[in-house]
Amino acid sequence: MEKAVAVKPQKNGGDGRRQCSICNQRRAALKRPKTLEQICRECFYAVFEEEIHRVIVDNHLFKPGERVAIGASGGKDSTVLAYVLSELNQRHDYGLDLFLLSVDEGITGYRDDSLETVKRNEIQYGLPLKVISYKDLYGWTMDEIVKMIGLKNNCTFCGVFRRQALDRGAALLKVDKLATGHNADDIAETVLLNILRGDIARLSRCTYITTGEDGPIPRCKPFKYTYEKEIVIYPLLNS
Ligand SMILES: Nc1ncnc2c1ncn2[C@@H]1O[C@H](COP(=O)(O)OP(=O)(O)OP(=O)(O)O)[C@@H](O)[C@H]1O
Repeated sequence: MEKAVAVKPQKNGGDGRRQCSICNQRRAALKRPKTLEQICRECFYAVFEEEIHRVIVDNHLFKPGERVAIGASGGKDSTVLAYVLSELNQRHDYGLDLFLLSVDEGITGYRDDSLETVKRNEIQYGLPLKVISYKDLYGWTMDEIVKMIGLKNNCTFCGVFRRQALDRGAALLKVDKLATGHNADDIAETVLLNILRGDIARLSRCTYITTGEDGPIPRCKPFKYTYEKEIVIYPLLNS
């Protein structure tokens, strides 16, 4: 009688790459930073988008029929947020009216470049864009302010102005909510900063997914649980 030979299941197809641990059909394309699973491109997109959908649903971030502005800086986080929100809005029928809202601080060589990205996103994603500038709101660009006060504390001024500008822009768009691209890494950074500063009040507030609910326009962070590395990978895997 012939002896039975146990066939060990193959972890890879001979090219050194493992099978995707989710679908077990395709080759893994990456080791997912959040879970360290080896997964394929298609499963990465599916889990990345599904997790954000779950965050939106479980935290009741939006209500059907709401007008939502996406704070669009032209950077990676808000660009991916604009794309994913518009996809999920269609796929899951959230019934949201989405807008892009950009603040032009008037910083030559920085914001003017990223505003070009936002203008491209307006066309690509079919989302109406509103640009609101420091010059129009306050009569000064950030470049002019820096010429007057120098570089010391200019980031603090700029942060306060931007916050207010986003509120003014959101009011002009008559939106119910403002969504920003703050991600899990940003929140971890803010937690550490507030610990070092001993700012207990901010420390308790800074992890909320929605803030300003008592004010005119609440803000929310759909990427609160999304790792920055995965936001970077998301558009790269597509290219
Ligand atoms: N000029 C701006 N106009 C509109 N929204 C902005 C602007 N700057 C920042 N935001 C909003 O605030 C979020 C956090 O901004 P931050 O300056 O920390 O940039 P970031 O973490 O690099 O994000 P991004 O990659 O989107 O620029 C952004 O994702 C965006 O939603």
